[in-house]
Amino acid sequence: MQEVAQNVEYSIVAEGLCKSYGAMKAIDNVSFKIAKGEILGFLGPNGAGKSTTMRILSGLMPATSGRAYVCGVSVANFPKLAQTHIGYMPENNPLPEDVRVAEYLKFRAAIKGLKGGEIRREVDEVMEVCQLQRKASRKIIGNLSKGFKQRVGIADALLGHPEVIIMDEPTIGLDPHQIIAIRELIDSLRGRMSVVISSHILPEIELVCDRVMIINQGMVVASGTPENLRNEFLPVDTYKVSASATFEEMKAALEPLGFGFKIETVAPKNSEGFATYALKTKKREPLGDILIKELSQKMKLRELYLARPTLEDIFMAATRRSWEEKREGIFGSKNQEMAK
Ligand SMILES: Nc1ncnc2c1ncn2[C@@H]1O[C@H](COP(=O)(O)OP(=O)(O)OP(=O)(O)O)[C@@H](O)[C@H]1O
Repeated sequence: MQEVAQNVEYSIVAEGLCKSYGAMKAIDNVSFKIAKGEILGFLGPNGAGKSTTMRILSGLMPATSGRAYVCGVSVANFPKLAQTHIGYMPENNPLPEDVRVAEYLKFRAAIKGLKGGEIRREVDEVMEVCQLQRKASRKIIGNLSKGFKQRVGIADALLGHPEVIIMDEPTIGLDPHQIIAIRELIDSLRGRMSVVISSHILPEIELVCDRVMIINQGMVVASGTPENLRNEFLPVDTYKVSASATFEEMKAALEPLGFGFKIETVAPKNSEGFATYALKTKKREPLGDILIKELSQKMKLRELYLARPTLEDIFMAATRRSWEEKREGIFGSKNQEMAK
């Protein structure tokens, strides 16, 4: 007799997932765990294997090998039961154009096995969470803006109170206002369920996610909080300074401080006599005050700040490193340990 639930302390456990489409390996030995209540950003360049992984977790497609568990339930062995724990919003979510929002959600609730009064209660609840009440609930889906259509997709995924919700590109094609609205909606789910979001809009991911996992060419290449990943992939602090100094003057002013600064010219002197430099150091301690004190004695300063690497910088560094490691034949051996 097979145990129904294993690894129950995690919302999702993926162990060595592989998927091939014919001869093409879309994902290769992907392993990771998602804690209960965690919001995970799932990043990767086009074709990296994000949708493939999400579809396997959602029970829509079998893995070629490996195991996936949702709330302890094996997706391969008990797909219907696993699906009751997960709400999935696919990329380019296809919605019927000629149905009203509330009617569509009632229909979806019935398909998910909800009954009678439960349907009404749950549909009202998800419409409230996604701000689709009143006028919006009576609108024909085909007449909604893209942002509101995305909300309908999220409301659908929330029906049935799943413990895990997976969203594939929830903000794709939205304008900045709509992106903020969807971010706030995702933020409002914090603590209620585990959330996996794939997105290309990296600042959004950084704002809303507890942890980030980066996949490249079908393999996990990085996993951690944005802060951990900054330390791992870009362990250098960069100060941007705009000053009335030539490169040589800047070099001479920094040398006695002994922090091993490497100087790069960002912009040469402008008509007002100010040049901009990037000062890079491996010293990871706050140096802003010392720099202001010392440099201002030798030159005029217009601006000086610590330029923190963005998630986009981390993403570029992580994917670049995996390409380099692949070229040298050492990539893949690290893949297993990466996302634990
Ligand atoms: N049904 C399929 N048949 C054959 N190849 C496929 C199929 N689905 C995906 N692929 C290929 O598998 C690889 C991974 O695709 P996947 O859609 O999982 O990537 P992704 O990271 O979601 O990309 P994107 O960000 O562009 O959506 C790609 O090379 C893709 O062309």
